[in-house]
Amino acid sequence: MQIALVAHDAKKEDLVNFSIAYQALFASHDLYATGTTGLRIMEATKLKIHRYQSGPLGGDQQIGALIAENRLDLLIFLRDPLMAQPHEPDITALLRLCDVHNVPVATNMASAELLLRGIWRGDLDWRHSESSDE
Ligand SMILES: O=C(CO)COP(=O)(O)O
Repeated sequence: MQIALVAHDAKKEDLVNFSIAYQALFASHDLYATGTTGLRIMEATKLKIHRYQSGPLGGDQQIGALIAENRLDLLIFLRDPLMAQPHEPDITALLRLCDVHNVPVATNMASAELLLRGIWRGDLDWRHSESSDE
């Protein structure tokens, strides 16, 4: 599976801890992240992550491009629900693309955990059977 990890500053520690907890599972998938999120996770784990630009510099749009090209199976995007972001339009666009292309997306830890358990159980294998004809 191709999995993208993104977190706003207030949620980065949560995502780092989450990545530590699920490192064994993440290790068998292809990981992508926005710049600072990816750096923080790589510093705290042994995971290899393809890092894009930082979110405010276009990273959300780069992850969105993966979705538009059917190259992403899951997005974990821990947003800060209490702080406005300068690149809010990019964030909205990224989440919109998940809906356009039916890509599972988690915006909080509880749903991220459910989706990851789903991957572990094979619940998201349907994505691979669908991806071949796009
Ligand atoms: O801003 C972000 C997502 O909207 C995340 O970007 P960074 O991972 O570079 O902090």
